[in-house]
Amino acid sequence: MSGEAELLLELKHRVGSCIDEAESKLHSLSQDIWSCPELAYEERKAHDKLVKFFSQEDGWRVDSHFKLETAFRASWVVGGREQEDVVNVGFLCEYDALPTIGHACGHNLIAEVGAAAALGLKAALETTKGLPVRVQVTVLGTPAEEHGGGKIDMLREGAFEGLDVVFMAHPSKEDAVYLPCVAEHDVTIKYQGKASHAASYPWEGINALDAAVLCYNNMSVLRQQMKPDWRVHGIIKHGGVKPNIIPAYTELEYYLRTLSCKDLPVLKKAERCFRSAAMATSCEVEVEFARNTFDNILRNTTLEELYQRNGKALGMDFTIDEDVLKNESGSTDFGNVTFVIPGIHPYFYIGSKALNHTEEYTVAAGDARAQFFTLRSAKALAMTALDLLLCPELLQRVKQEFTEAKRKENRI
Ligand SMILES: NCCCC[C@H](NC(=O)CCCN)C(=O)O
Repeated sequence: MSGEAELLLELKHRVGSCIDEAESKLHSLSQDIWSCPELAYEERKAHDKLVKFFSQEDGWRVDSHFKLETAFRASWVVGGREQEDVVNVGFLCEYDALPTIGHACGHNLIAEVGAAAALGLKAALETTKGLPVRVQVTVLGTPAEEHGGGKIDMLREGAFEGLDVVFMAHPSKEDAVYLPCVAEHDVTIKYQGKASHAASYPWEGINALDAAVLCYNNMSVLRQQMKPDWRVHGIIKHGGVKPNIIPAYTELEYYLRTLSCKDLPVLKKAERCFRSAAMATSCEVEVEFARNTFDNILRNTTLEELYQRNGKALGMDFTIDEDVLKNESGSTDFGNVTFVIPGIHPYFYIGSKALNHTEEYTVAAGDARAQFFTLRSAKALAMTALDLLLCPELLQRVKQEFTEAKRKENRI
């Protein structure tokens, strides 16, 4: 084994032992977040916990409320000379929950993975003499993945500037380096009608609930004509107030998903469904597309292969089930990040076969059994970062693949 390979192996061991040593405080971090679920942009307690966590660790510079009220940044620099270029490696922490069912997507564990990977990488690097590059480890706390897209706001605000590569990992029912993550456009539809006594003079009213029901049915009919990989799903958020009052106001929220943002026809077709329901019922309609559009994930197979190799060395059993590997896994604002900086978003098993966004998954994300798997994923991420830092050609390859992938998608 060459001296370089030996050093890499030794540092990877250091990552593992540091994360194991920090096991108890990392577990409390995710437990605290799990037991107090907070919605998008309101994750104040989680923000404060994470800021406190990094402030209590040696050497981290911590910026609380970084660009968004509930976002933060923690960074640490090592090696090289001050004037040298820095290789800046980012780990992301998510920590928002879902309404009514808490941490059913396990974002408390995403926060733990990000924190653990950063601690592990720092511990390995600070013991290394003669690093080939100056390195910055950056942790970004990114709010509002489940609603709004905090990473997209943060990209707009320049929070990711200077990063060379970015890592996060998402809890799931299996280990997978990649699951199809699609583009998403969210839209709110508001119908304004006119109230009237529903038994005495219904002809005086304009029924906004009828508009909402027609809208819902129009979308269900549209579904027949959609490409197999499009998804449209919605809810009626307001459906009226009392059976004897003709509903004067109704509101729906729809998520429209396509393989990539380029598949715009679904938006046009959906908009016709919304507007025609208003016309049929004589209601006024407002169609509000969300501020942020979620991108699909731009894959980086160099990063995926490195993560997979490290994961396998740690005992991960990556799924080969084609049904799982081809099935859409939803959307993420990390997709937008991958069009700006090369990154990976692997999935990790948490010791349960429960499905995300179910009450069973909430229980699993808070169960002590998830800890081994969560920390294993953090180790694999930090080890992948080490591969890039100790072998600059690999980082070059990651960046080259990123540029080529963007060109193929016409995003350069
Ligand atoms: N409409 C806001 C975004 C919803 C994102 C949500 N994300 C996840 O479930 C994480 C899955 C990662 N593949 C979704 O509904 O897809």
